[in-house]
Order: sequence, then structure tokens, then C-alpha cells
Amino acid sequence: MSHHLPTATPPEAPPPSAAACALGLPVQGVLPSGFLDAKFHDRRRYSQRMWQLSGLFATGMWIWDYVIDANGAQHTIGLRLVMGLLAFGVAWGMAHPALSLRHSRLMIFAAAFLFDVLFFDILLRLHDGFIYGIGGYMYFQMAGFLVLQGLSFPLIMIAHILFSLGPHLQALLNPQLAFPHLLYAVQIWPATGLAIAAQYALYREYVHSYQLRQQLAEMAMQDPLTGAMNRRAFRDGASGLIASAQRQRQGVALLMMDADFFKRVNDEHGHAMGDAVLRQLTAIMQDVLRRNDLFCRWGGEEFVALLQAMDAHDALEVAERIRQRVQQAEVPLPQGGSIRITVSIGVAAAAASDAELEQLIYAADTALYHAKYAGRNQVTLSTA
Ligand SMILES: Nc1nc2c(ncn2[C@@H]2O[C@H](COP(=O)(O)OP(=O)(O)OP(=O)(O)O)[C@@H](O)[C@H]2O)c(=O)[nH]1
Repeated sequence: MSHHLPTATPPEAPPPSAAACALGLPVQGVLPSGFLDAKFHDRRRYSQRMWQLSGLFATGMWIWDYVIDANGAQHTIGLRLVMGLLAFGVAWGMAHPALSLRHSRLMIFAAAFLFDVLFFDILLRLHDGFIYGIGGYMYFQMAGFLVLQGLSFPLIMIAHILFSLGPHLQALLNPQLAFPHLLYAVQIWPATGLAIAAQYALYREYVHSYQLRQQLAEMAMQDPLTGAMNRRAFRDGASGLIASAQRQRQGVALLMMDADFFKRVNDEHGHAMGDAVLRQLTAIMQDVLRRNDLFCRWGGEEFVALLQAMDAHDALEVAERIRQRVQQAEVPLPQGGSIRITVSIGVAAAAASDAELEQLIYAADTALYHAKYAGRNQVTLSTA
């Protein structure tokens, strides 16, 4: 019985993520779930430095309080110290391994808000503090740029709006306060709008560079013809698979698979047909292998698979299934008709304690050589 080979599927697009949904913005493509963590990680250093500077600034500005109202300033020094400690605490907490990235982001958001409230409280204690202090709210918008950089854009936007509306709200809670709403609004609201617009521009720029980096990372790991892993990605993944097998005291097996007389396909039907055969060989092999097996195009017409939890007997069975599926399959020719192809497979298996990648590759390669020498279209187990 013969059947057509399955078609190699292109790599799947990442599924829509919670982060992308949370962002809810018209970005091109869908952002993977690691996006926010990557953003936080990349911007953490800026943010940390800015928190430290804010701590120094907030404490040092006590001199300013003193200039405005020497008597009132005596009642602000404690609050200023709290602001400084808060800022340094956040800078320290952001780098602490015990705090998840998500919790770090929430901590920053909450601390920024608290910072704002404390500042307002200081102004309350100074004579005409609000008139002098309005400019200080400009500072929140500016500092917010770097302090908040690692957060999602909606959270950044909300923080800027809260910085802006906070004093209005606090003034409403203190009706005896003569807060200059209008004076404040004409100075601070435009600054808020500008800060949000600039944050959006920065955010878009980050999304763009992030997507480019993702594409580059994928290209560096993938064989462009077949969409399978390339040798570099395979080597990266192999150490993890072997370590996991060793933890679980399971065996591993390596299959080295090579198309037979592949040069003839190119010579007789053209290079494009050769490419199509390689894509379809990939599809068959991926179809037979399990999802957590590691599979790559080793180079040319050669493929390698690393299988966990396999003894020699099971590995031979898998290899034999691949050999038969390839032999039975027909590859359609564009002008009609079809061709068939076969593969030779070398198999090496090792117990968890002895599993070593280079040794497995060498043993499977030697077994493959024997399979070719013995006439091709067969599976040979390494005796090494
Ligand atoms: N179409 C195509 N051909 C490739 C590609 N990479 C390598 N090849 C060809 O694969 C062929 C491999 O030929 P050989 O190494 O002589 O092996 P073979 O003809 O399969 O013979 P045996 O392995 O001994 O059975 C060469 O003609 C290469 O040009 C590719 O990406 N696309």
C-alpha cells in the first residue's frame, strides 16, 4: 500500500497570550506571553537607577521645603525620609530573586502611587505648599518615564493619569484646602498628555525591537528549508533532554537518518524536487516521532532525533516505523507521476547514567555507515 507523504507544516504562530490581551493595543502580530517579562527585564536597570535617584531627590528636597516654610519643614522631614526609604526599597526589591517579575511590577505601580500621596502630604504641611509644590508634580511625570518603564503600557498610562489626578482627588477629600485646581490643571495636564504620548512611542518602539529579536532568535534556531530545528538548536536542547532523562533514570536513544541516493533525485528531477523531498521526509519523521522528542535537520539530507525513555528495542521500533513510512510514501512530481525514496538509519541507545551526546552521535553515525554499506534502506543498531 502506498500513500502520499504528509506535508511539512510551517512552524505554528504563538497562540494569543494573556499579556497580549492585557495590552489590548493595535500591535502587529500577537505578542507571546513572555513579552511583559522581557520588557521588565530589559528596562529594569534604568528603572532601578531612577528609583534610587528619586529616593535621593525626594529626601534632598527637604531643603526646598525649608526655603518655602522653615517652620513647616520641621514636620516634613520624617515623610521625606519615608519617601527616600520607599524608593530605595523598591530599587532593592526589583532585583530580589524572591520576588516574581509580576509582583515586582505591581510593587512598582503601588510604590509610585504611594510616593505621590506622600508628596501631597508634605505639601499639606507647608504654608502655601500647593502653590510652590505644583511644579513637583511635573517631576512625577518625568520620573515616571523611567521608573515605570518595565510595566505594561496600560499600567504606565494609568499611573501617569493617577499622578495627574491624585492631587485633585486628595483636595476633594480635604474640602478646607484651598487647592488651585485650575492653576494645577493648566500646568500638569498638558505634561501628563505629553508623557503618555511619549510613553506610547517608546512602547511601540520596544514592541518593534522585541518582535525583531524574536524573529532573529527563531531564524537562528530553525532550518529555513524544512522548518525543523537546526543543529545548533538541537545541541542546545539535547543537554536538557539528557539531563531530564538522567533525573528520571530513563534511557535515551539517538537516530541518525540519511536519505538514500539523494543525489540522484537532484540529478534526475532537479534541485527543487530534492527540496520538496527533504520537506516531506521531515514531515514523515515528525509524524512518527513524539512531541517531546528532539528532531533536527543535521545537514544536507541527514536528520537526527534524540528520544527520551527509550531502550535499544523501542528505538529500533521507532526507526523501523520511519523507514517503512518513507519507503511506502510517494512524492508527487509536478509534471505527474511520483517518485519513491528510502532512508538508512543508524541507532544508538544508552542508559541514563552513560548518556553522552557526542558518544551517541558517533555511535549512531557508525551504525548508519554500516546500514549504507549493507545495502541501504535499513536500520542498524550500534554495537558500541
Ligand atoms: N535539493 C537539495 N539537495 C541537497 C541539499 N543539501 C544537500 N543536498 C544534496 O544531497 C546530495 C547528497 O549526496 P551524497 O552525499 O552523495 O549522498 P546520497 O546521494 O544520498 O548517497 P548515499 O547517502 O550514499 O545513499 C548532494 O547531491 C547534495 O547536493 C538541499 O538542501 N537541497
